[in-house]
Amino acid sequence: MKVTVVGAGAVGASCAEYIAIKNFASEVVLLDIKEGYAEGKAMDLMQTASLNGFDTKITGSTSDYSKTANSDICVITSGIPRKPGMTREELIGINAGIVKAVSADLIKHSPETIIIVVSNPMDTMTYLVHKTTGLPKERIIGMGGALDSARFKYRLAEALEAPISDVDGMVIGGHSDKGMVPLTRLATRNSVPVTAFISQERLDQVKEDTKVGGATLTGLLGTSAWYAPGAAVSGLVQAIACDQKKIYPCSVLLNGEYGLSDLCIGVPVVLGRNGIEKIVEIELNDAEKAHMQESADGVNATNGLLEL
Ligand SMILES: NC(=O)c1ccc[n+]([C@@H]2O[C@H](COP(=O)([O-])OP(=O)(O)OC[C@H]3O[C@@H](n4cnc5c(N)ncnc54)[C@H](O)[C@@H]3O)[C@@H](O)[C@H]2O)c1
Ligand SMILES: O=C(O)C[C@H](O)C(=O)O
Repeated sequence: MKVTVVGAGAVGASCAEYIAIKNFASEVVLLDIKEGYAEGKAMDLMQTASLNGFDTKITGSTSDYSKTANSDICVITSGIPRKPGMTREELIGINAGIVKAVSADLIKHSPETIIIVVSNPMDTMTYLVHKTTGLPKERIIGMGGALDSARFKYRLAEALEAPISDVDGMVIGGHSDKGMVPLTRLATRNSVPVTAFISQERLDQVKEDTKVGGATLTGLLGTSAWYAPGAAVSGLVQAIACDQKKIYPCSVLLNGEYGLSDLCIGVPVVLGRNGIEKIVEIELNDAEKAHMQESADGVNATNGLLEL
């Protein structure tokens, strides 16, 4: 199993590290445009192999896509991150050009690959990859919901004063400060609805904290987060590589599912060796449907800024 990660910055390196530590891939190629940077990150990570007990071979490349040839999975993290006070949508001007060029170079050398898009604004970047590569829709996956759901569970556990392993919950919708739809109605603590333990008011606070999870970290760090994003990507990569058939909310091209079409937005999917193996349709209530439609309107507005 060969995995390429484009962008050896904060998220790309974190993602490569988690993939290696989980020890399921034979090879990870890190590629970056900055001379020597990916090679340096790869060497540093390889020097953790004997300490962390993995056999995955990590190599680096400066813009040489021949090194990525025949990758089973390619992850795109190249592009600029936001700074405090910015929205993800403001990154479109620079990141659209980068994502378009990178995805074209990737599929030239790995025409059968599955692409995972991470660069922001992620839902729109995922749509852009659909529009410009023509890859089958099962093989283009945007990562956002896995991360947002992990943050939701973190906030739920905090509110419930419960261990995170006892908590389950999912965030669907767009990966944006306003567009996320944390499904509080379906969240559980060891199968018991969380509403049995906390007030609606506290749950609403959990929902709001989840939606601004990325912005909160950007305010604290001065740039956006990388540990949980890297771990979330590694989860998706593992689900595909190991044919786990796990359900993750991912940004995928919809064709009528959830009453939406011609956009990529977060919905639960089954991930396996073929990429997106099934889109899971949950029965939403009226409020959730309205929130999902608002979220889709936001994603469509950003998609409208693309020069296709
Ligand atoms: N979808 C998500 O959940 C999620 C989570 C975190 C970050 N992100 C996004 O991921 C992106 C990367 O964030 P980061 O913190 O790693 O940024 P970073 O600046 O640390 O790393 C980005 C890297 O991309 C490289 N790069 C730029 N143009 C390139 C090109 N054409 N080819 C190859 N490499 C190129 C840069 O040299 C840099 O090393 C940002 O757009 C950020 O908003 C998304
Ligand atoms: O918040 C950001 O801009 C980065 C990423 O989308 C995140 O949610 O951490």
